Amino acid sequence: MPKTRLGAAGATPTRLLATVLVVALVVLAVIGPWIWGDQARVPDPAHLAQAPSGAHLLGTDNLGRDVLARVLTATRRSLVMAVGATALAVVLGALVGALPVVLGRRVQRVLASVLTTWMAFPVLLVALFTTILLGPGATTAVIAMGLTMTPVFGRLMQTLTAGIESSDYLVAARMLGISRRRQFTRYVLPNIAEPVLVYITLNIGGALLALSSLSFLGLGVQAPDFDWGRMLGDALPAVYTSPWTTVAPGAAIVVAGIAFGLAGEVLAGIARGQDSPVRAARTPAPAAALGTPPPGAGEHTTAALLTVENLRVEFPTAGGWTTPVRDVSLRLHPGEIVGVVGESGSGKSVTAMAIARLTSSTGSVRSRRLDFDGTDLAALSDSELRERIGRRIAVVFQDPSTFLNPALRIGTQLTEGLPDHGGAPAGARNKAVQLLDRLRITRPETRLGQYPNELSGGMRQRVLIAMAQMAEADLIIADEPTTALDMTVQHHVLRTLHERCHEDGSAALVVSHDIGVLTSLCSRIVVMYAGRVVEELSVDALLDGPAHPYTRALLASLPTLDTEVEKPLDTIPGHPPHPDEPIAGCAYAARCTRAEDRCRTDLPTLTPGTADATVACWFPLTPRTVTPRSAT
Ligand SMILES: Nc1ncnc2c1ncn2[C@@H]1O[C@H](COP(=O)(O)OP(=O)(O)OP(=O)(O)O)[C@@H](O)[C@H]1O
Repeated sequence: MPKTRLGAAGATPTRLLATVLVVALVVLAVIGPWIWGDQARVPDPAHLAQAPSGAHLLGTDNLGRDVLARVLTATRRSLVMAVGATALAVVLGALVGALPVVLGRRVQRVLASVLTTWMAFPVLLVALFTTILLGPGATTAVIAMGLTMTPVFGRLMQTLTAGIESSDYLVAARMLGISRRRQFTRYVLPNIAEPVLVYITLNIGGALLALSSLSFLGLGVQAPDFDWGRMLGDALPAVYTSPWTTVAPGAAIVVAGIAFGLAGEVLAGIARGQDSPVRAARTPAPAAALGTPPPGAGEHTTAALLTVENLRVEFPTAGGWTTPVRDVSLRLHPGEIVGVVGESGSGKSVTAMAIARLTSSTGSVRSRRLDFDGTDLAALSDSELRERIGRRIAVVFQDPSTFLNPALRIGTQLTEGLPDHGGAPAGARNKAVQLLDRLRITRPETRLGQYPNELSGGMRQRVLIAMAQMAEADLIIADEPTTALDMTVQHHVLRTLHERCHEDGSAALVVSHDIGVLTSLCSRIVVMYAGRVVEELSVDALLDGPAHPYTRALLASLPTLDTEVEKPLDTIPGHPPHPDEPIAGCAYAARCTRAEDRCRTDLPTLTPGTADATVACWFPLTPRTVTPRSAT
């Protein structure tokens, strides 16, 4: 496990006390019956109901048995029952609360209703009903308590898993075709373990108290067996004549309750601060017009690996729907690297994630066509996507920290989901080491044994790139893959990606706000503004001078070798419009120096410009030589 808050906390008096008490109880539970078992069980007619003395520190009961020996001996049964009931509740709670996250929305809805109904039953009623059904006894009491506590654990785990359901690492695990069992055991459970552990500890104390109550009422442990509750119940008739027989088991229950309560509080205090964002439920998307097919649609259809036509993405907002991506069309052929560029908020990431079918569940994605190697991605269910496309599309996310599973070592994550993977075979590990080395990660062997939190942001980003390459995907979708890297490392990473596509014929769609990075890596560039493609052109055409004033302004804002260091760089005045802003004509018109009346009223559509460019502009520029900064 990575170093967690639980493991990182220092010692405090409360923590020390909780530890001492819990350890003492556990030790007593282990050794108690061995040492004092006989003394606790065998009646001694010669010493009936004796008051505390040197021979019997807490006196004897009405059968002459040493009360202290009985209390110490009963520690094991009392604790085992409390732990057993809690364990049962945790297992059942995980099945109804946490497992559904890997089973799909329908199962989640059904089990959420089961949990809600379960919670509606009064605790005592469940316990009594179970006892009546199964008859009194220790096992019955444990089952009754386990069932009673289950919905509480279930609800907790449901809330916690809701927070990781949309996590990039779980989404990516699904994409990689990792089995549901592995998703559950390696991605879900380790990431909810910490708060659940805190809750378990707190609840053991509560379970102990409740089980003692059942035994006290005669519904739990039956004579001649005994736990603290049973001892209390047996001693009750003699409470006035032999009060010491009730004090000792009562005190034991209180001390054990305090010990686990304290331990839980200490753990909770250490873990406090962890949040568990709850994900909003999917809402139906409105119908949306998809626009007209892009220019050139229908050409190269057989050769293209990816064909996107008229992609439109919408998200619900408080006031209706926002549409950050409209009418986006693009095409990628095997071995080709296409860059998507635009200012922040232009819809690049939303486009990339929609193509990878990774849009958040609230979003609505529509397209005239979303075709990957002859398969209509939009028509596939999640399980079909996993089975049929699975590892053929790899995604490198913008934020590496959310993509990597914090509970798994880097080596495991790099080799996870590889075909026939059974715990990182040597070949896969060697390949992982080579890739990390190639991506300039120092001590790659050591890195495989580390957790994501032990790596720098730039290293994590390169691990993601290595993961995409390990998968040997046909299409790599990379969202700002080099933002966290310095120029030298960026150069190597881009070159590795370039070589990979060149050697293996895989295609890559690379999102970046840095047009300089893209010109050094890609053969074609798609320029986005306010959710639409405003120009698509080859890098050669870009270097000859783009036709759209926005693309030209992006280029002008880059420093070149001729840039005078004293002079501030050109910037584009104004801001891009918000996706919800109603715009009649060209969205860039408000910032464009060439805009005329028509630009403000009529929306320009993409039309072929030069041989290898299409542009959406009423007054396109003519080519001229432009020298952008090169990243290589
Ligand atoms: N889940 C969502 N719900 C609502 N709006 C969203 C959602 N995801 C993205 N958006 C909006 O979509 C727009 C485009 O976002 P996107 O992340 O694609 O921009 P970007 O071009 O990749 O920007 P950057 O370079 O800053 O990453 C933004 O206005 C953003 O607020």
